[in-house]
Amino acid sequence: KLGMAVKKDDNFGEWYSEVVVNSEMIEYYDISGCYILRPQAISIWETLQAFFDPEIKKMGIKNAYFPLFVTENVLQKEKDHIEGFAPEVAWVTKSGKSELEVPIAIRPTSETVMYPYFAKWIRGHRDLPLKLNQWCNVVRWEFSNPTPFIRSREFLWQEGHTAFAIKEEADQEVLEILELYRRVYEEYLAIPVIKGKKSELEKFAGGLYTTSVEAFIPHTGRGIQGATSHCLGQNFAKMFQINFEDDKGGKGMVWQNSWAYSTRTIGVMVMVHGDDKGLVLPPKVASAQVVVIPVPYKDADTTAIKAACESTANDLNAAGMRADLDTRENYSPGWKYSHWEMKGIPLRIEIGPRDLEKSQVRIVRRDNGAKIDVPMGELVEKVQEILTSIQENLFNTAKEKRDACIEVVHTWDEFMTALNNKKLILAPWCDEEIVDQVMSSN
Ligand SMILES: O=C1CCCN[C@@H]1CCCn1cnc2cc(F)c(F)cc2c1=O
Ligand SMILES: [Mg+2]
Repeated sequence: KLGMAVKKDDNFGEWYSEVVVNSEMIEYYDISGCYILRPQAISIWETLQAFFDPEIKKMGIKNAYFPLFVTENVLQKEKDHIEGFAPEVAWVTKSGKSELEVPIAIRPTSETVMYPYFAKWIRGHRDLPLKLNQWCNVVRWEFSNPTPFIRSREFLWQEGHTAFAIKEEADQEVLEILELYRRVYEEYLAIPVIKGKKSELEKFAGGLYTTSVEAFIPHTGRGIQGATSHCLGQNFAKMFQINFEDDKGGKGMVWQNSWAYSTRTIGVMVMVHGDDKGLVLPPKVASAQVVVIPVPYKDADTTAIKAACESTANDLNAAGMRADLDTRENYSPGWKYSHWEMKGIPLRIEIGPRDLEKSQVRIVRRDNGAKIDVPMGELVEKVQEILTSIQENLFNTAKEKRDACIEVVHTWDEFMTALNNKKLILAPWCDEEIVDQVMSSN
């Protein structure tokens, strides 16, 4: 099947579902809200991990792995704010034919799994700071419209959980992690994000304050949380008795942070950069950055063309780029152009008889469709330049589109008009409770 049935401007939801499937990133599964992540999706996830994991290790954070399961009574320890989440918790109640005495929850997040052991491991100030992270899946039995990558019942994420002796150290780490999340989006996924602190009502109820990086989808006019970094204060230390003997022999409670980004990052990338030909991959996260395609003619020297294609791909791979070769006989060049455009490959190289004569190649950019003829001798540095230019162009284009949606408002009417016009709104923030007009008038 070639080409997209739905246009991005006509039906965004259907367009999105089609792109993630046609680009071979997602396969739908027979349980609602669950999706198969195919190699192109996992390749992006691994590229982001290959950036983020070493960065947190430089900050002294170590990876651990905690169990998937948590008992009911431990999960209930967060009772004050968990009741809002209770419907999302998935439970194991049977093994084989026999009921379990006590139902066991599948982790929706790992505070209650980890923090009893933080309490056990942290005794004195020399045990601090304790900084752990885990790369894992979590399950939240979401009910509102499931969307691949964006809202699924199981997803992959990293969750960092850290404990400090003093608040200042926690505050500093919250922002260091938030900057890493900005880099994941802006330097790898070519997506502009806005850093900020959530309001008291928006923040994670179990924490002290929440920061996040927010992306914006111009087509829907909606913001979307890209990643989040919370300071938990001493709330969980109180709940789980995570105390330590400070260097003056007194007892203190630890200050904690928790922070996460998930496979939602990939969905935001599809939404921001995708077009009516399908996926558009930023070169930095594309498993294949280039695809080389022979353009044979009936009487041309197909062997020579194929050889030129192979050596072109080899030269690019030898120079550290990721080049694929599509020499399949049973597909036409035209079919291949559409296929690789659908898969979002940033750059395609066509080599036909005319190119061979002139010992040049034809380069076609996925982001803006530009066609560039390049002498074979200059190929490697030219392709590197163009890939860099595609990465920058995707970011700059997304930033211009987002900034064009920003509207400054000063009244509620202006606010509602802007919201209905798919704007990203910059408004004064008084942060006062709105007392219900009816209540206050009678
Ligand atoms: O957002 C993060 C970063 C990584 C560690 N966790 C924090 C807070 C997660 C907030 N949250 C989010 N969703 C939840 C869903 C549930 F079913 C549930 F039982 C609990 C939660 C829940 O606590
Ligand atoms: Mg939720």
